[in-house]
Amino acid sequence: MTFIEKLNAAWTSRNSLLCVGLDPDLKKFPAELQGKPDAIFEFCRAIIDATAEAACAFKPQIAYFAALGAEEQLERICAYLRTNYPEIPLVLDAKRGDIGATAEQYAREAFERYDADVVTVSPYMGWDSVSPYLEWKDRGVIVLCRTSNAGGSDLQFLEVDGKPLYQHVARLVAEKWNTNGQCGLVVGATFPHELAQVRAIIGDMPLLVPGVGAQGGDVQATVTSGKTASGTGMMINSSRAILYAKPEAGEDFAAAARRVAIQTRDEINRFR
Ligand SMILES: O=C(O)c1cc(=O)[nH]c(=O)n1[C@@H]1O[C@H](COP(=O)(O)O)[C@@H](O)[C@H]1O
Repeated sequence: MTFIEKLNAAWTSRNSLLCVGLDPDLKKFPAELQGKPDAIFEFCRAIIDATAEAACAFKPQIAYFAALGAEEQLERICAYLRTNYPEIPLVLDAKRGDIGATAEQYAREAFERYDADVVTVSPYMGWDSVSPYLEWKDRGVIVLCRTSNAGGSDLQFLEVDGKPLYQHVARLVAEKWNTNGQCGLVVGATFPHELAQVRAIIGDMPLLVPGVGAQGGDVQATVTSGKTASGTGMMINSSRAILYAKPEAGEDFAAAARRVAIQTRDEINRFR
């Protein structure tokens, strides 16, 4: 099964467009996990088990592991997802971007070492920096297009031939790079107008849409701007708002995360 087939099946069978971001920050961990040698794995496993019912995808962000030399815990988390939730796409958020020979190594890291379904990459170095990932025919690549951060405007809003650069990226990926139907784009929920512009350019290509939750993106505007005719087409990511949800009476951290994940999924579904 290809990445796109798996994602389509997950959207339908799970009735969810919510991607749960795994950005494990030790400083925000609950007291019971502090000081444990495999605290990152234990935290992520508890979050995965608690939120899987509400998720169409999981997205570990590699920096939170690599900064601490905790790649082995990321390997275990990816293996845990593969074994226990094989139907849920695993998005490795690494935002890679380098020349071809180096990109081949990054592709092996994403698809062999971590066995991810799809990896995030930057388009800045062009076609030959992205094509090595596309050799992995059953996997996918999600290309940064209009990112959720304010500073993304520095380059992505530059006018080139009368159109903002992010629209050129959308067109390039949809019309030239997506030869095997393996590509998607990142567009931030904080830019719903641009989300609608991108959707008009790319047809049904999938979007990773971070920026709801902690970054304040509007769920209604996001869904109405970015959905396809079938009411899917997006993995709408939320990380901190779910991972570090404040427990209510009787809840532990995982139960709080589950409650917020279900609320977020349901809010998204209201506007599909
Ligand atoms: O590629 C991404 O996932 C990404 C792209 C983007 O434009 N903005 C963005 O926030 N992200 C990632 O999405 C997650 C957002 O986390 P929260 O703001 O906590 O929901 C982080 O892992 C970011 O690195």
